[in-house]
Amino acid sequence: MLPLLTAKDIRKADAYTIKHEPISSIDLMERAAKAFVGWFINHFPDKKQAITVYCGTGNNGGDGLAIARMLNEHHYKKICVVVARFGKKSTADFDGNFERLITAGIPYTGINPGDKLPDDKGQIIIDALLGSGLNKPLAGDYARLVNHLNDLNKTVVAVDVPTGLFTDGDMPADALVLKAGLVITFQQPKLSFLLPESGPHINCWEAVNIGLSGEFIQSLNSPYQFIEEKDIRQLLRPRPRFSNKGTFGHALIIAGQPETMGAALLSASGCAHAGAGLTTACIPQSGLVALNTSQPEVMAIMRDGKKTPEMAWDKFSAIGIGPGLGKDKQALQLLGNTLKNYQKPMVIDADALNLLSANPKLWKKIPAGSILTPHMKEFDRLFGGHISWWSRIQTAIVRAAEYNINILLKNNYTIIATPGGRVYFNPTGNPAMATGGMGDVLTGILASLLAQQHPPEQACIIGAYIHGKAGDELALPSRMTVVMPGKLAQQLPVTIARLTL
Ligand SMILES: NC(=O)C1=CN([C@@H]2O[C@H](COP(=O)(O)OP(=O)(O)OC[C@H]3O[C@@H](n4cnc5c(N)ncnc54)[C@H](O)[C@@H]3O)[C@@H](O)[C@H]2O)[C@@H](O)CC1
Ligand SMILES: [K+]
Repeated sequence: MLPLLTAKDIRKADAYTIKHEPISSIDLMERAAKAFVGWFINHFPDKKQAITVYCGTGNNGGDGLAIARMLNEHHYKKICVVVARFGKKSTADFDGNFERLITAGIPYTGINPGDKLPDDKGQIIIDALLGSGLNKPLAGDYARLVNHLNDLNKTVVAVDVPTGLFTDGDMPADALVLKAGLVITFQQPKLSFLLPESGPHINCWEAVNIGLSGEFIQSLNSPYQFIEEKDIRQLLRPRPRFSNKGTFGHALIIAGQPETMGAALLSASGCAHAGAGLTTACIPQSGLVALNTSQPEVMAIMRDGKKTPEMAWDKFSAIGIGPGLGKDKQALQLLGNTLKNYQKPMVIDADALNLLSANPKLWKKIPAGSILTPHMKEFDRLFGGHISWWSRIQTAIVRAAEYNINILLKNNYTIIATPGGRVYFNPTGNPAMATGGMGDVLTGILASLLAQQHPPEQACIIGAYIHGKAGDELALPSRMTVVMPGKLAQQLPVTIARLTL
């Protein structure tokens, strides 16, 4: 796991590294600039392109000055520096790098408050105006400059953080930010990069290691963690010899209405393909032929649309409930009976979540450790409206602890809040997966992992990861714009095998 730090903790990690490595702060800046330049050269190898580096007078600006000097040393021929001197103060490392810039003979222009903004003939803009030190929304001269640069429509490469983007905390939807084609960020992605509000401002980002103390970062025990492939490789277990279907549990998927049988089929398919020993689907009677035809591996319990069928609840090692279930009286009764009769962690999704938001008395019946898988709208229906994704995360942390549940909030980077206060961000997945039925497959995967005796927190981490990874394997090589959920379910055994090697 990669711990994700807030701006406040990043400052602490910088200070600790400077003191204990030890390294002077200007040398740490040098290291950061070098890491940036390494990436930049790979992406923009044409040394004849004109590049303008816009620098503030803080440490982000200091990075910019060092980057300009290094690019010059790498024989980039047309480097130009613009220093925005909008405040009275500058940092010592900015000043140190400014001297080095002058010594290297690199041309620069200064702009003061109210000055006319200079023309820019460059093809590429490097944004080193403001970084993680941002402490208020852009206004005045900074806003004027950023609007001007956005209007130029050039390729912008941001240093650490795009100017105007907060690294964490609530971000207003209309925040003014210098739009970046690429952000080369230091040490770790910033939390805001993982939230949808940053979508309009960042095309893509890359994190480069600048050697901040790993030991200190771990000791901060950040609640925010970024899942890495190596974590999944550790969690996925090879199937032991002498195993049989009983070894991998029996999952029950309670889903579907006559008109929404597809949701039940996709969920059952996700469950079986993710490795449950046995999968049973509790479906409406009219869906039996469809189930038997498309998935002979899956067993059925039929519902007559009136009352909950008799079930030997104890024989199921996990339950997933909700996809396509409907919100009528029978669906509510079925959810109520399931919660009454089943005490092990279960996966609650889709219509079951909507029923829960309409019937809050059901909350206290949810088994400890259960997994709720809302998308943004379902989340807000459950817990009230939110002004930002950051505030949604804070609510998820509180509610996960309060109800002793895991909340898997679907997002481009799916967010998992656990009862113990952890917040995991899943890195896999892509926009081709934004198709109806994708969430149904995820519910099946999660129920399957629970049935295979993964503890719920682990099931969430593995489930979100392999779901996204299977989608990536299908979509990315041929840049597919859409991945069908049914195809994704079929890809799962391949994805899992690759991660279990
Ligand atoms: N030693 C370190 O601490 C390192 C810092 N690094 C760089 O340092 C950056 C952070 O530097 P700083 O903390 O100096 O901060 P910034 O350079 O991001 O900002 C400079 C100053 O601008 C002011 N400011 C904030 N918001 C403003 C606004 N909306 N309008 C006008 N002024 C505003 C604040 O006083 C802030 O300290 C990182 O993003 C990174 O690029 C890297 O060099 C790595 C090492
Ligand atoms: K910046």
